[in-house]
Amino acid sequence: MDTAIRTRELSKQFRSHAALRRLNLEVPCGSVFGYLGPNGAGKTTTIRILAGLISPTTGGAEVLGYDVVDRCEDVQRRIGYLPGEFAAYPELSGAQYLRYMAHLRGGVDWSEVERLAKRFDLDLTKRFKTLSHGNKQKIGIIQAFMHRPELLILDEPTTGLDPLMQREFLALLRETRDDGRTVFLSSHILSDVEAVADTVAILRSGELVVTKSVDELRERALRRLELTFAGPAPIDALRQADGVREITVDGDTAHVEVAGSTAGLLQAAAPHQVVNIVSHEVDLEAIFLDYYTARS
Ligand SMILES: Nc1ncnc2c1ncn2[C@@H]1O[C@H](COP(=O)(O)OP(=O)(O)OP(=O)(O)O)[C@@H](O)[C@H]1O
Repeated sequence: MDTAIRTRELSKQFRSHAALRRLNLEVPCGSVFGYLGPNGAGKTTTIRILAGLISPTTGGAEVLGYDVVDRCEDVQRRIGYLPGEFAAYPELSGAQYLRYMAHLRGGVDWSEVERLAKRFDLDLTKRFKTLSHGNKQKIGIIQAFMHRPELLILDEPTTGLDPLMQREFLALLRETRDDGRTVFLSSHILSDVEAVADTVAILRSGELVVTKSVDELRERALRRLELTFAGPAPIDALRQADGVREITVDGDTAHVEVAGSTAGLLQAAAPHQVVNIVSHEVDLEAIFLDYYTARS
């Protein structure tokens, strides 16, 4: 199987409100797929349909080759799912709750639970209701990962995790992908998605605005360079170079914004005795935000 998730013209209507409109998504196996979008865009609605918890109004979806409506039990057996607002039985300890979930799954290698708890520095003997927000989220993460599912569907998984735990969690996602398994995650934290996703899809008002590989987005992103010359900066030569969008000159230093490759700019600068070049990080976050707010 090459495709872990496929939706076809998937739509969901809540009374008069169209939460999802004719969504066509394809998530390749063995990848991390980041699902982004502003509040109310329809991310959780998509995820709840994929997890077989609510039905589409029209269109359909397949998860691991199973129709999410007709074969929702097969889907639920084979995925790991973390809901956006994870909650467990308040009186149970972490271990009791996870044993109960493991039992429902028909048995789980308990050493995997212990390994994850140790990795996330979680005390499994404490009752759920006494745990902090972040530690409750860790129980949710463990129940999603403990049976080593081939597909993980995670709704805002880093909510409440401190920076160290976030880093650990992103490492777990990379390992999962390197293991040939698939991760579909929604997030508001653009830097997390940038750090871990192979592909991103951006949803706005229930519609897909863009689906692209992170590498492709990075290639198209604007780069900012400062070039310092031995004499006055050759503004005319630089302005004509391929990809140059904006240029300002401050004495012998040119501040240049380039879309895509910087090869044209460097070629234009080379004959003019460049004494220093400073290149700033590609600003992927700005691109994400553009897609969030663009009108069409
Ligand atoms: N059960 C429901 N009944 C009515 N409207 C709903 C229901 N669930 C979601 N909606 C509406 O559908 C739209 C999409 O909601 P959804 O929760 O999928 O967005 P989201 O992208 O996950 O948002 P957030 O980033 O805020 O979590 C919203 O306008 C929401 O109010």
